[in-house]
Amino acid sequence: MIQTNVGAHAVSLVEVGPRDGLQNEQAPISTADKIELCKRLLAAGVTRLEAAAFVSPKWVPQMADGAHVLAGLNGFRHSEVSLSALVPNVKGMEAAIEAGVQEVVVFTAASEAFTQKNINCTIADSIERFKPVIELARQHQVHVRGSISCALGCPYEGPIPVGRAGDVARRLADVGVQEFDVADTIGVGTPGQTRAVFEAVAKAVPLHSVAGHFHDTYGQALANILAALDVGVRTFHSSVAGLGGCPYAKGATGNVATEDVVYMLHGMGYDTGVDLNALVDVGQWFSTAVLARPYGSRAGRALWTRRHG
Ligand SMILES: CC(C)(COP(=O)([O-])OP(=O)([O-])OC[C@H]1O[C@@H](n2cnc3c(N)ncnc32)[C@H](O)[C@@H]1OP(=O)([O-])[O-])[C@@H](O)C(=O)NCCC(=O)NCCSC(=O)C[C@@](C)(O)CC(=O)[O-]
Repeated sequence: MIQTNVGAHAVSLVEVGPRDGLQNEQAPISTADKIELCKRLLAAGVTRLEAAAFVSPKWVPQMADGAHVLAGLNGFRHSEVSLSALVPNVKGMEAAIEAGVQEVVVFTAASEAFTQKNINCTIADSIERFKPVIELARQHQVHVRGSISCALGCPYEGPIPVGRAGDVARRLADVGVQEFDVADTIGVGTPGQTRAVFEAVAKAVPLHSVAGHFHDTYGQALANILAALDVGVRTFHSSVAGLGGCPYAKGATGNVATEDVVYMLHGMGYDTGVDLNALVDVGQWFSTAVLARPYGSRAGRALWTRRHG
């Protein structure tokens, strides 16, 4: 059972680097490197890890090896760890069950245009499609999250009405979704708007089941997390080293870096269970040794430099 109702001074982090962080990488990343990334994140104290996506390999080729990535983590599973994967339909759900995940993420959006580009159907059709997925999840005791993309703005439709994400959350709750990932896919949101959107979502579904998923395209992600924290949200998604981008949202940069989020939260007295120094080692290693690019977390770079000069 996934604990979504954490204490007032604890924040639950869902590390999405191995999935959201890597799905948009153009050069293939080896399965061995993906597995090693996941293992190191788990060793750094990550307990909720989005490790794969069981989507069409024609749509997102980088995620085609999800079953192998999850198989590679078999020795690293224990009762504290919850591995998750994105599933758009029954085919993906069957693969996720076979791979032994504890959580799945069905995904739609607060924007019709984005839903069409991302999963080739309307919002209403996507929710219909989720019904048999959720039934399978129930039979296999798999926790179901529902991701709502473009809650704060859409690359195709522009501004999104404040109440839209709450409406979609309510419709997802009606079909059995248990946790609601409210996503700023293109990182355009600002704190006042974030507050309004999360307050609206909290009127539609229980606040303890709401998570914030912020991309940092406009440098607003930490401020938006703070605004959502203030509303009472206690679950956030982030990506080690700020990896990522969405294949169906051109120009969107990565998720907020986990290191930056942990640095802020620990500084505010929140407990995340993550060892920040160990996480910095993971971010530095993956950025430079695997992707051969500068390390993208600001807090991570500062801490690394302080330790290593
Ligand atoms: C939903 C579909 C499949 C519809 O795609 P479609 O083309 O409409 O569906 P289809 O049922 O006609 O299937 C087309 C082909 O895909 C295969 N297929 C069908 N389903 C699967 C599956 N599960 N696993 C593997 N293969 C699958 C199916 O078998 C068929 O193969 P063919 O007969 O042509 O050889 C497609 O649009 C898709 O896979 N989309 C995924 C797009 C995606 O992964 N986007 C990124 C993730 S969302 C995101 O990043 C946002 C998020 C969550 O992070 C939050 C945020 O920041 O906003």
